[in-house]
Amino acid sequence: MVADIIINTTAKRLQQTFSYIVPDGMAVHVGSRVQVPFGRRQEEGIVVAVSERNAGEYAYELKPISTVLSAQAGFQEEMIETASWISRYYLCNLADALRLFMIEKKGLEVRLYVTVGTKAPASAEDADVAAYVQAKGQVEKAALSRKFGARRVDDLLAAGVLQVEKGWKNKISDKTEKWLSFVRDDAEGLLANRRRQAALLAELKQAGSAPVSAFIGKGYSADVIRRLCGTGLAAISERNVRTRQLLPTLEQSRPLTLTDEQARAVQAVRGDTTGRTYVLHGVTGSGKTEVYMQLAEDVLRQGKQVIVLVPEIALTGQIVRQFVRRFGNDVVVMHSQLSKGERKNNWLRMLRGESHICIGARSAVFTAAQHLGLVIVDEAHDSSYKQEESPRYHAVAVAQKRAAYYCCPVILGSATPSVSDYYAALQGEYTLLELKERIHGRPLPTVTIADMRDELARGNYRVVSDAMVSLLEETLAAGQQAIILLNRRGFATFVMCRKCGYVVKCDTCDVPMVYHKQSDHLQCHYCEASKPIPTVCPACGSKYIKFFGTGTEKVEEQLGELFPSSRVVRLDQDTASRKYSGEQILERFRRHEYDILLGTQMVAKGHDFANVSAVGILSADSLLNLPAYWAGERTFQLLTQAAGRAGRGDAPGRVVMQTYAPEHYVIQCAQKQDYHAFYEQEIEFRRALQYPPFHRIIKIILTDEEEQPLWRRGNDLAASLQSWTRWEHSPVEVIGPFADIIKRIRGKYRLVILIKGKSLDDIKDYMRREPQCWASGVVIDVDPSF
Ligand SMILES: Nc1ncnc2c1ncn2[C@@H]1O[C@H](COP(=O)(O)OP(=O)(O)OP(=O)(O)O)[C@@H](O)[C@H]1O
Ligand SMILES: [Zn+2]
Ligand SMILES: [Zn+2]
Repeated sequence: MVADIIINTTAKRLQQTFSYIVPDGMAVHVGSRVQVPFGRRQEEGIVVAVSERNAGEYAYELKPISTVLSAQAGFQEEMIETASWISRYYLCNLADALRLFMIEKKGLEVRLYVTVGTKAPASAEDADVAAYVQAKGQVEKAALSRKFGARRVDDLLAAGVLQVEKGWKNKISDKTEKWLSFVRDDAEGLLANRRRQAALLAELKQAGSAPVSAFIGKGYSADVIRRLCGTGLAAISERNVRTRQLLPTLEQSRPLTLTDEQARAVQAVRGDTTGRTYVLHGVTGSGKTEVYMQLAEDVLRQGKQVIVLVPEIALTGQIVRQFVRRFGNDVVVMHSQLSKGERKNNWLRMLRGESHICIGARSAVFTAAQHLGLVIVDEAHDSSYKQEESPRYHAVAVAQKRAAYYCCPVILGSATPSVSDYYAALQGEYTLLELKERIHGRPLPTVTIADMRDELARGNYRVVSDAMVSLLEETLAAGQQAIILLNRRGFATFVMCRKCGYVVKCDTCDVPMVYHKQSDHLQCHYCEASKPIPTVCPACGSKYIKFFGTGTEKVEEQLGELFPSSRVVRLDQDTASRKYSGEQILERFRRHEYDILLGTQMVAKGHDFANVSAVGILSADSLLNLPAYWAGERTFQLLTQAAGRAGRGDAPGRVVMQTYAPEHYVIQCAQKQDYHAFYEQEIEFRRALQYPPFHRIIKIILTDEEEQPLWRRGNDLAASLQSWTRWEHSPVEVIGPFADIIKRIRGKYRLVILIKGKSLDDIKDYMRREPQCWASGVVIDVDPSF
């Protein structure tokens, strides 16, 4: 037998498959992780194909696989297929794509091993070390240095008393543990005078089998256990390590009686075996979670598994709690706070089918489920589903690929579906399901627009409009809570000299630095570098340094002045990482320890606080003015999501939206929370300008510390792509290179080349072969979220 393997490395030149002989009796299958000789080294490989071919059929001599590193690797054919698709579609290495599925990315590590050398030790102490090594045969150099001191070991190596050799350590060997099992009763009276062994056998009979460690823990000695096994009444075997349930037990919830709309949605998806994608468009508070859970329940009954994806910041939110309450031990939650062991534990539970629902942020799409029956993507429009480092995959696209293999449905739930998803649904490519009503017929909040130009004309220079002040006054007086959204953290968003116009920028990024009052420093929001505030202008020496713009810190201060008796809490990247975690802040707000929750978009998404009746949006157009085709879509989503936090309990919700562009269709549609009206306008704009979903985009980013060579590289690459399109008469457009919106980040200049077209498959094939695309300092982003 011959196995084709991919070397598990990021080295770009090793991306093809290599063939190896499978030695007789070695259990190797597709997905096994193996150790193979490679040149003069050993490397880790992943088996991607096994065939009955003979080594003799090859034109060159094949080497045999050295060992199997892990048989539990959990790779299935489907995963290899999905990974190859990822590497083709997103133009990344196959090994990188395969690694997405791995819980332990690197299986083989180079270690240094020490053995005794040819020279005799010179002192008694040296002889001790040599004897120690001799007794063990070989010792890892790091371990020996810990025991005897690095200096000693190095000296002995230099003297030839010891010698060192490179070796390879398996990091992913399948961990096993010893189990004790009951075999038969003591009918012959073998244990007549052996009380401890008899007691152990009695206990073992009850349990059937249990880890040896459990009995040691109960006070049975290793000797007693060994003797009992010697009688043949019990036996020891090696088993794979057990997994644990890591979740707290919460009070169990029962399925609710569905509303007609919910029931229709469930009915439409139930029993789908075509691998279709459904867009579940449900207004905020319409009960999408209950639809997800009842569909999941069906799938569990068939013994299949479910992936539930949630945006990164919703991981601690209630959707996760609701699933845990409904399905208990059948759920594993993958979040970033888990230790490596805990991640492995949860991964194994899904692999072995001990749990059936895997909830997590985007990377949970790579769970080792074996029998996928459903994929749910909550808030499917959220930008966190796109990975912003290589491999730059979109979790929804990956979910669809996996679901297609298992012929199971994918549900994209959202109150504001992405324009592309909604378009696909209207085209019949996906199926559209709508929940138009809030649960219990609760009304959507009423939204008032505050035109900030009028405020200024009236002499209100505060960040907060009069309309918002009244709304907050009434809300607080009624004992209710409010959420206020401002998409910028810090105090002042830039610092400028009033005399010459100099703006303080980050030394290594081409962006203004933001003033943070609490730390009394300027901070760069791209690289987190900080600087003291200049007392005189670095450019002209004047003293007229002024702070401009508004961040969350400043609003916190103004709210404190306006409502001195109210309790305000701020949630943004600064506070979420300090004092309490973001989760704690939200939990305390839920318990009404605060009246006003103020923050960046972290406050806008997914929360279900019954006592929140007011929402204030301070700068509805902050995203709208970005020079990007998605600016309108992101703004509409954020505004609708934020507004949707109001009035989820008994009190009706009210929202004030502050803007300088009240006539803009995005603001108008967000005011009415009219997704359809927004979609109609947005899709026409996309069609007219040939943006997604009509055209696809690949963004190539080139970076370099020096500007001149960067432009040269950019021009060369663009020319190469352009000559391909001319040669092929391809309608694909190559635009650029041009300087990125932010010219420089972390000391590196940035150029962008855009590729636009209806189908980009052919140009991708070309890019795969074009070495300039694979040079260092080149990033390829397919379907960029910008
Ligand atoms: N059939 C039902 N009967 C009674 N209550 C329900 C029903 N379905 C959902 N609910 C309740 O309605 C509330 C809103 O539901 P949920 O949070 O799922 O809304 P959503 O559609 O996800 O909203 P958002 O998009 O704003 O997150 C929840 O408190 C939920 O328990
Ligand atoms: Zn100046
Ligand atoms: Zn910076």
